[in-house]
Amino acid sequence: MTLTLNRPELIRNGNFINGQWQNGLQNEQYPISNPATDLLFAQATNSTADDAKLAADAAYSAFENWRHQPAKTRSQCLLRWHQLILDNTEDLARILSFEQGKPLIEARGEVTYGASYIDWFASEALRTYGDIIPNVVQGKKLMVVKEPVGVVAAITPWNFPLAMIARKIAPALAAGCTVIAKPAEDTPLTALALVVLAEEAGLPAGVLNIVTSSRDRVSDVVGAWLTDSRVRKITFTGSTAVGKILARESAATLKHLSLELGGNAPFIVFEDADLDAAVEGLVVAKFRNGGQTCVCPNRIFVHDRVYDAFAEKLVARVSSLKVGPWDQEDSQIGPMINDRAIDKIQRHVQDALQHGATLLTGGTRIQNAMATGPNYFAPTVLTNANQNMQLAHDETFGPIAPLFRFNTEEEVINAANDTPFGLAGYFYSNDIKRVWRVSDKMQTGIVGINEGAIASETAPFGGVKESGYGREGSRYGLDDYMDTKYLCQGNLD
Ligand SMILES: NC(=O)c1ccc[n+]([C@@H]2O[C@H](COP(=O)([O-])OP(=O)(O)OC[C@H]3O[C@@H](n4cnc5c(N)ncnc54)[C@H](O)[C@@H]3O)[C@@H](O)[C@H]2O)c1
Ligand SMILES: O=C[C@H](O)CS(=O)(=O)O
Repeated sequence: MTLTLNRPELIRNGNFINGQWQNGLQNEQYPISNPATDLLFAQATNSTADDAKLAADAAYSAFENWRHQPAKTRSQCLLRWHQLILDNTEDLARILSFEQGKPLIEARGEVTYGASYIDWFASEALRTYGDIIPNVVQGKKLMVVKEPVGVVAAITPWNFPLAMIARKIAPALAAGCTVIAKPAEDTPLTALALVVLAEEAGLPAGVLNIVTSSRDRVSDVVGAWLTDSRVRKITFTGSTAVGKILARESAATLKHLSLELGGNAPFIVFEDADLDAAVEGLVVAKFRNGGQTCVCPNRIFVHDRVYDAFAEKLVARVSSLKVGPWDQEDSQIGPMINDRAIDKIQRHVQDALQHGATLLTGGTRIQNAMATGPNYFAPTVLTNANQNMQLAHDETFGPIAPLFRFNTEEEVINAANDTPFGLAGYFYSNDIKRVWRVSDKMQTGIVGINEGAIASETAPFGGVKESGYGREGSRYGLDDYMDTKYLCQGNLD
């Protein structure tokens, strides 16, 4: 299993600060391993707080010039970057798959999806309109202008190493902010390759900066930004636990916060649902990225009347999913990101079985001619799931589909909402009155109605409750990176 690229120079192991690729000040590196084999295949810079400060210095110095560029200039930079990403899709997808594990076909899709945010915000950059307020007082003119918040620190997860960072950098640059980014320690190479292309797109020095670090250095690196008053916003995608740390530690300098956090998505199949459509929608939502997705269904509620028929259809479909390495064109589920992740999945399955679940398919790690490493887990369907199980309350983040049984709409809505999280929720029903009732009552930021594929750059992505706040994408996405300034001009008579 080797990583061959048309452009090997896309693989970088330095930081990019103030327009320069550079080693960390301590000149230390940390190893990157391939999830399929657990073998080390690359290194990345192990930065320190001093490296983080250098990046903040560069972004702060570049801000005034970047914010005063014509919006068209910022837009054209983003469009050039977008085109370079599309031109290098295959290399970016191979780097992404090699370090994160997802099948190549999914990685290609992620490149296109991430690039769509850059294209979208290249246009939104031209629409940061203000207002002229009709004056109610003689001799005064009241106006509103939108202004970029300033230096933005972007911290991203490993599960979508390109899309998540593109979804943050694009609106920030479009708004006129400058960016300091830290990708997840497991998957830095994809983000670094993106920055190579941003440099080729002609972004001015200091506008986009990226530093990498191992997990044990993260608090130092991000901590330097949290206490730096020049950093005006933190945009974070990751676990709720870390999101709470960032919210607490950025309070001292009252930074803007966008938090895209964990989920515990319900997926409800009502008795009037199209069962074949519901099975397909569940497979798309649940097993994308091997279930390592913040919006993937974590609890599947099936009405008693259709429970057995749905379970039978689902098992037939799940059993046919191909588990294999990233570079096998017919792989549909790759390895989990690391041993910690697969251990958690194993714990959830064991706990469910101990609390009364029945295993219909999967349930264990697998190793075979296709799945040759230690981090592959069989796509799994469990029935008789109940609220006493860990997987009912914690995000499994793996290819596990536990089926819960219900009888009434009221009962299932209460169960679906019985979680501190509120990112995505899904339901299948052909009863139009029920569609409006359930959409209204579901306590999530995103609702899939007879649909399992909800991602789009044109839609506002984000959660409620402990899944965070702020929205990414859509015409609302720029708001998170802009301040509203009110101008009042008097003595005009
Ligand atoms: N809402 C969304 O859009 C979304 C998208 C993807 C993933 N997620 C969530 O992310 C989680 C999985 O991703 P993960 O394991 O990378 O999450 P994580 O929270 O462990 O890490 C995310 C990022 O935060 C950094 N980090 C870790 N500890 C930190 C600390 N103490 N201070 C500052 N930064 C720190 C990591 O280095 C990484 O870059 C899941 O809960 C998933 O639901 C949410
Ligand atoms: O894991 C979380 C991602 O935001 C999922 S999506 O690709 O945006 O749907």
